[in-house]
Amino acid sequence: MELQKWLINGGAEGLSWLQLEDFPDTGRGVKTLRPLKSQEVVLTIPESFLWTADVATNDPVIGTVIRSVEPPLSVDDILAVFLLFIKSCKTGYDGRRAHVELLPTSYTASIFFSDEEIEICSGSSLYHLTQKLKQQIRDDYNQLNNNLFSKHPDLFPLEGFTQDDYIWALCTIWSRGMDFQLPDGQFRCIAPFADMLNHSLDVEVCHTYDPQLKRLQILAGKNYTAGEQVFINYGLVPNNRLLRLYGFILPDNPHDSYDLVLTTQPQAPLYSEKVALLKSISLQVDSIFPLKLNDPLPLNVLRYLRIQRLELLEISTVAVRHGAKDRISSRNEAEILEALRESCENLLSGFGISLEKLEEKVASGVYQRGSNAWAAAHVSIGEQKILKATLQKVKELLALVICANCGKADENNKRCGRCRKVVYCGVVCQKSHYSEHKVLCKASE
Ligand SMILES: C[S@@+](CC[C@H](N)C(=O)[O-])C[C@H]1O[C@@H](n2cnc3c(N)ncnc32)[C@H](O)[C@@H]1O
Repeated sequence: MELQKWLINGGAEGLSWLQLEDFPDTGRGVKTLRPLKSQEVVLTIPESFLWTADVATNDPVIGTVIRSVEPPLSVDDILAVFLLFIKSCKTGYDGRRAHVELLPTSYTASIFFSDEEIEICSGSSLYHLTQKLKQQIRDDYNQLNNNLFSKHPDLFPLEGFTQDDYIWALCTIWSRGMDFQLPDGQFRCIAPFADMLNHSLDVEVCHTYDPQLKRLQILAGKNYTAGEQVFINYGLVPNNRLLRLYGFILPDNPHDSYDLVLTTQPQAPLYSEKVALLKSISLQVDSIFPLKLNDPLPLNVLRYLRIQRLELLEISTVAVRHGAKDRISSRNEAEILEALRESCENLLSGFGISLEKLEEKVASGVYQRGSNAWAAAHVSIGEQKILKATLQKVKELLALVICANCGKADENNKRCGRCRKVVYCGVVCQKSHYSEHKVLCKASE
């Protein structure tokens, strides 16, 4: 095949024992023709073959105009322009054109879902981000068209550089791009042939880029027998991100998360003191906290909120000085937990289809396995499960702060001596609450 020939002639290694093949669940992937030992080098792609922003901006035909665009193009836009340019070429760039010819012609990222399909996950972060992304893409395309395509129709003729073409290029980059953290910053590339490897959590992360040796390598992420599909690990990606960028999900994805966004308005009382306190514990005023099933309420969420809700008299307390790792006051703690409870309840009630209904539909096969609807359902299920776990945790903590009978948050509230799961402000409240509490209290014995 053209692509393989081009790579081998230029010094790529591994292509004699790797072969493209269609697999049932993952679609096209790479199979090994010989056994591979974990950590051995499977594939080496020299740097000159990679699609990078540098290669695009130094291209003899379009490099100058790409560099001249004001404001400068993002890395993704540079790569998108480069991909579309090579796709539009009828001659030259033989190897890159052979690669483009092997790329998928369509994608299943969530921006392509029909209204009916995306509605299945309404209320989820994926739903909101997908709508936002569609608008962002329209804006970015218009800007690119005004600042580049329409100014150089000889290089970027409209047929080949439409909004649909731009979306195709972006999806190619999102689903095939590899990112590496290098000493001088983030490096993003698409590596021909290495981009044919599918994702599995059963292998270790095994793709590396060496800027000194100028090569990208794939190591075996486990032992393989001849004939097996070779995988790489795209990282700890939750389903909402997998579906938005790659167009697939993993059922029971252990890296599922719900991104809780916390911000504090500059008009808030004691704003600058609070920003400084947040900074002292390495938190930003605009922060995103991934909530996970195995950690539905990370300590940093509580620390952020404790600081956000501080009152003047609390600002120099010992607990604040210790980075708000512990409760600052009963008032503060009750306030943040009540706010969290309300947020979780609001978020959960915003989902169009409840967790229970979706689980029932998935179990009874209403959504065909692998379909967009099935994938959307899994994202919603994952996020709702996490938010429910967060809500449960918040309720448990709140029960240790406010009197189970009258709701008072008081420093002197005492735990129920038997179950230690609720607190009371005094004997009167404890007695009058006993008939309601006794079932829970006895159950925890
Ligand atoms: C880097 S490409 C891998 C090669 C791709 N299958 C192809 O035919 O070009 C990433 C894309 O492969 C598919 N893919 C990768 N891993 C997958 C998996 N575990 N399950 C389902 N699809 C997967 C998704 O469509 C994803 O966007």
